[in-house]
Amino acid sequence: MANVVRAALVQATWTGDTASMVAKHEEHAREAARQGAKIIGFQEVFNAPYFCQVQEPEHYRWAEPVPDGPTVTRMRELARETGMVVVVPVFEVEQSGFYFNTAAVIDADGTYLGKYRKHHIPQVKGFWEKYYFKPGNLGWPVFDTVVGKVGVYICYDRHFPEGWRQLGLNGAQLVYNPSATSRGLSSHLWQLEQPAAAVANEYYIAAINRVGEEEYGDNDFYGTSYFVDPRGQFVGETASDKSEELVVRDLDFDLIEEVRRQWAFYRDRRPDAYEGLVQP
Ligand SMILES: NC(=O)NCCC(=O)O
Repeated sequence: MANVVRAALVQATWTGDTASMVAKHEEHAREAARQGAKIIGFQEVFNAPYFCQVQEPEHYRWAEPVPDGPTVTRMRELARETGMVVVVPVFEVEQSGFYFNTAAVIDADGTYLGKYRKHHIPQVKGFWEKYYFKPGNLGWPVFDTVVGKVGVYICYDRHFPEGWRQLGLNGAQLVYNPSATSRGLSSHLWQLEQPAAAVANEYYIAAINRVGEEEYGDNDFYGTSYFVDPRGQFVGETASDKSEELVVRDLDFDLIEEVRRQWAFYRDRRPDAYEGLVQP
């Protein structure tokens, strides 16, 4: 029997406050569950604006503990209610002065499985993330969910092949890539990088971008979220570049094994020859 996972993602416009932002993601999740989805993921810091367009101390207010803060607690209830795995990207405060760009992964019965913290932190115009976030320090976890092995790699991380590879080596079948990136900066890369990573690592990727303009800056987030398969092919259409969208797609996990037998990249890689890659 085919091993097909119905998977969902949401690209959303900023509503102006966390309560309504979380509430509308809950509605999208309920709709995804009605459509038969078993896993859903949201965009980078989904419950807040993309505040890194500016560097202002007031924006530390969006941070919360993971997993015991209000959003992840609520998403655990949502997972239980809908019977879906939920990937929840938020601004995490660990303790005073220790802040991370994080995603929690929750299993379909509401169990908190763990979190990934973004490793590569940008500091470029309109993406002033080093002002807020410490680089991730929890390695490359792959979570054993009811639908399969799920990893997370957050936005700017996607430019670095090493993390994609490490997630593959750790067993990932599907990697969620919650993002916030803007028109005029990266639209062309958005069509290239995740498909190339899916091919090189022979797994599925869910690429999720924010959409629309927000109150703290002039980035125009271009959406166009998608799922891409281990052959590098988009699974169905990419989402709109202008408006909010729930995307639900069937992912055939048997294709992962099929591709790995055809293109034996894990057999043929040469870690013994890559010493230079890990020199600082
Ligand atoms: N959110 C984020 O890391 N954006 C950086 C810009 C990019 O990588 O496209």
